[in-house]
Parts: sequence; structure tokens; C-alpha cells
Amino acid sequence: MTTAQTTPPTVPASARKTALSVNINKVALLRNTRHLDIPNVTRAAELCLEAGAQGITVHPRPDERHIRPDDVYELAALMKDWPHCEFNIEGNPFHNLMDFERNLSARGLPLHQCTFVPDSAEQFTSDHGWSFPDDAKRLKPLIEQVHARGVRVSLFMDPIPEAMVAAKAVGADRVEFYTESYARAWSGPQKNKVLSSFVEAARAAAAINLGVNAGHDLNRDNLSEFLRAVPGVLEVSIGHALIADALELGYAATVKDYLRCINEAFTPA
Ligand SMILES: CC(=O)[C@@H](O)[C@H](O)COP(=O)(O)O
Ligand SMILES: NCC(=O)COP(=O)(O)O
Repeated sequence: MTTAQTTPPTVPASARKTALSVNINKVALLRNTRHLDIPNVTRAAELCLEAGAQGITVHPRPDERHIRPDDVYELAALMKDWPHCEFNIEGNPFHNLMDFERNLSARGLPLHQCTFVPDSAEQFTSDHGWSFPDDAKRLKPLIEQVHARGVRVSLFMDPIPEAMVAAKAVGADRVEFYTESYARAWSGPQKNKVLSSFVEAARAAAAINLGVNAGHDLNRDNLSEFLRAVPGVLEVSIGHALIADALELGYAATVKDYLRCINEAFTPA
């Protein structure tokens, strides 16, 4: 029995409150502009966890523009002190992601979730999900390898209802909805139309017991409305806007305000 296939949750996904996983890529980006280890990435993660974040996410890109290999292993060591919180690593499994997953397992360091993202090595930022059926055959064995080491697999996906069955068929435990289209539409007339695609995709995922995460360009303005509308989101991973907010408010106050936004979505209107 792997972690990925552990006993189903006692609380139905639709009733569970969404977990906040803080992506700390941008702390590393700032750190990398000097040779001083300021700001310290691990300390940033610790402060976010102390403030109530339920997880930490990193996306160690091949060009090491922000998160570097040492950050991954130091953060995993930190997570040993936070057994009820999760460590999520994002990346392209055909680049460097599998090496991190294998090495963490070999070193006995915690890793709870791998999020497969189809980014090219030099991509500016993540901007699309996996394509089915094109990607199915090559993804399936990698998902099996990660499962064999007891780690959950989430596939970064656009909110396409028909694609949920294909994601489940290749063995994914969850999908992570790429939410940039929602963030871009949030202040305009297309918001509800765009939001409905996420609602339909979430319903399609729930119908086949496929978990739903979400992330990219979520912030304190758009988060509550998304979670109130889209059923059963288990985890949001938020980095860019949250770290920008923390430059103004500090990590602790910022994390608590994002948790407030999440709680607001689960509070009857
Ligand atoms: C997969 C995704 O949408 C983001 O988590 C991604 O990690 C952002 O990467 P950058 O922080 O390099 O823009
Ligand atoms: N998977 C999304 C993530 O980890 C952070 O995305 P963003 O908030 O930095 O856009």
C-alpha cells in the first residue's frame, strides 16, 4: 500500500477545507541576486508553516533561476518537523523532477506530492497543462514509479472536463487546475464564463474520484470566489502574489490573510 493509495479520507472532498501550500520560488529568486543567503528560503517556509500554512511547494526549474537543489533537500529536512504538513514538488518529469523525487526517497526525506508540469526548460513561467491522449503513454510509467515510492501524483491541467477521465486513466491521484485564465478574467465580464469551465471540470473529476488542486496567479482578491464556486478543491498552491504580499505585510500576517480568504469561501454567504 503506497501513500498515494492510502485509505480514502473520512471527510468527503467536497466538505474538506482547502489546504494552503505556499510556493516559495520567489523567495529564492530574490535570494539569488546576492551571494548572502538573504532572504533565507528555509526560514521563509518555517514562518509560513508557523502561521498555519498546510504545505510548502517548490518548482526547481532546470535553469535554477530560483529554487536550487540544496533548497529542495533543506526544505524536505524542515518538513520532518512538520509531520502534518505536506511538501509538494512541481516540475517536468522528463527533465529534473524524477531525480529530486528519487533522491528524497533514497535519503529518507519527506515528499508528499509530485506535481507534473509540462514546462520547457527555459519557459518564462508555467502556462499550460498536459495534453491527452498525446502525453498519456509516456506519463503512465513515471506516475507508477512515483507511486511505488509512496508519493501522490498531481497533473497540471487546463480545466477541460473531458480530460479528467484521461488523467485518471494514466494513474493520477489529483489534477492541479491551471488558474491563470480565471485570474486574468476575474475583474472582467468573462469571469463567470471562465469560472464555469473550472466548475464543470471539478465536477467531472469528482465523479471519478480524482482529487482537485488549483494554482497559478491566485491572490487575496480572487481566491475566495474561486473556492466558493469550484467544488472540492483540496489544495491551492500560491506563490507569486503571496510572496509579493509578504514583502509588504510579512510572512505570518500574509499567510493568515490567505487562510482567512480560504475560510471565507467555506463560510455560508
Ligand atoms: C506550476 C505553476 O503554475 C507554478 O507553480 C509555477 O511553479 C510557477 O513557476 P514560477 O514561480 O517559476 O513562475
Ligand atoms: N502551482 C501553482 C503554484 O505553486 C504557485 O503559482 P503562483 O501563485 O506563483 O502563480
